[in-house]
Amino acid sequence: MLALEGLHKTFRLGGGWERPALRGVDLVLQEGEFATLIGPNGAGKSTLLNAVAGTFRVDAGTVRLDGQDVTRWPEHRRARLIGRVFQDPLRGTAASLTVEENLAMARARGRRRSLRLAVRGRERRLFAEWLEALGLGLADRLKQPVGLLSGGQRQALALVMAAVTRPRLLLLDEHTAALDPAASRQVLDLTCRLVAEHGLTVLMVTHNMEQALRVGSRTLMMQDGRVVLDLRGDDRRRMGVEGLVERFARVRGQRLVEDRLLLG
Ligand SMILES: Nc1ncnc2c1ncn2[C@@H]1O[C@H](COP(=O)(O)OP(=O)(O)OP(=O)(O)O)[C@@H](O)[C@H]1O
Repeated sequence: MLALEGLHKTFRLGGGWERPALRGVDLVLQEGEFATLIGPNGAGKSTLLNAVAGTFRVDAGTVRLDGQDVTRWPEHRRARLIGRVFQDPLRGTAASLTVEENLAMARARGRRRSLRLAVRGRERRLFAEWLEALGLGLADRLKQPVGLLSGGQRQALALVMAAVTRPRLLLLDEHTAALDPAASRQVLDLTCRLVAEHGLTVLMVTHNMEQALRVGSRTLMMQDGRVVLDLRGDDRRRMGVEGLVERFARVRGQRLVEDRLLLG
């Protein structure tokens, strides 16, 4: 479904400074796989998601989606195949538009038609049904501007908008991290429900070890621009949070030692 081969990306910061962020990432996600991605700060997790989404061109390597080489496709073209939810609830929805207008916008995107925000009766009933099923109190607020919603409600809406277009791949970049614990749990439950209902293929960045092991079917760990751990099946089931924390501390410790060597 998603196949990454030899991805490299170095950010050039001016004054001759360079920051390598991806140093040869190889990764295959099968259709319907739900992988979580952890790693210390600066490991390259968001850069990897950006490379897949086409936010920038990679320096080397290929990105394949459904067997198509999309490496040179611009972001907007890849967006027809890829849904994405960010950490910031403000990024996935348009604050000045109503809940139903946001949903209409998402549906129009999924159908590859021009944007049409006028919502008719049948469509409104369909939206109400979707939101009713979430049980987050959104169904009665179809005509309210999204700017009036709580962060959790807004993130739930962003998730529904990303899922209803039936993307071939869903990228979740710490999408529950900015929410309070109750909202975070609700949005994570909703994520699992939507993923199961639509049979989505998912790559989800998280800093929560428990989530990284218990949510989805595969756990990846990055360090210094590479995937350094890939757990699934029995290995994953046997791995406890403590074991993962220990592996994480080890890669982070190594990073600190390397940084000290560099600074020294
Ligand atoms: N636009 C950019 N310009 C310059 N450097 C960047 C840019 N984006 C990322 N980097 C650098 O690339 C490296 C990887 O960053 P990235 O944001 O992908 O890490 P991350 O694993 O997502 O970290 P975090 O968990 O803190 O979000 C870091 O050294 C970061 O400073």
